[in-house]
Amino acid sequence: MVFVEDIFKRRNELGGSIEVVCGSMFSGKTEELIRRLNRAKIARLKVEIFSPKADTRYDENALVSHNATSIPSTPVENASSILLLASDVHVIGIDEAQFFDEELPDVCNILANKGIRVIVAGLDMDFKGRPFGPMPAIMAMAESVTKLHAVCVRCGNPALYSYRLLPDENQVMLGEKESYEPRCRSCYTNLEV
Ligand SMILES: Nc1ncnc2c1ncn2[C@@H]1O[C@H](COP(=O)(O)OP(=O)(O)O)[C@@H](O)[C@H]1O
Ligand SMILES: Cc1cn([C@H]2C[C@H](O)[C@@H](COP(=O)(O)O)O2)c(=O)[nH]c1=O
Ligand SMILES: [Zn+2]
Repeated sequence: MVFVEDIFKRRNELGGSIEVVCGSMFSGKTEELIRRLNRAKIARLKVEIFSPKADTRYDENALVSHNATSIPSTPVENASSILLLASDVHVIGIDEAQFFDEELPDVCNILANKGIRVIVAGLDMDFKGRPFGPMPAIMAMAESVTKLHAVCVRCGNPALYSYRLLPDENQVMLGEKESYEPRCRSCYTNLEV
């Protein structure tokens, strides 16, 4: 006789994958990641969520969206820590992936090859429109890439850029609405503030 419990336990044998959710700031990446992870929990899958320790804007132990939806998460120092901490899981969520080191694509591949569904959310571009951190490499390796858009604060069209309002040239500068605004191509390239 086949027990449902046994089928649930063997679900990693059915194959892993990498899914990417990318886009500008405020495009809904964290909300979408939380939605997918909550659905996995409803399906009684074991879920682990990781975020870079560097990003402690709201809560060190939770992902929190700009709309205040949240889910518990574990902050980690670097990508390889995820391999050490992810044991006996079906699904792994990783937020703010742009801040991780160059090991993250390999880590995602190793996990997916073990049968784990890996869902990665992050900024595809920095404030200058340059590919951000390990995101392009993970997107190249992924089974699925979902690019989300915010609403351009200038004109209301779909926004793909995160325009920085402050004169800081460092690639990494944590911040919210006081420091960044999502803009469409036209409003981003017509740089009058
Ligand atoms: N300009 C904007 N465009 C779209 N959503 C916005 C904007 N400003 C604020 N928001 C809010 O941000 C939420 C998305 O937040 P979040 O999932 O944290 O985005 P991300 O992780 O991509 O930065 C939206 O549901 C909306 O409530
Ligand atoms: C564009 C850009 C953003 N950041 C920072 C700003 C925020 O702290 C995060 C992005 O958070 P979100 O969940 O996507 O809203 O990244 C940065 O450091 N450098 C940049 O160029
Ligand atoms: Zn615009």
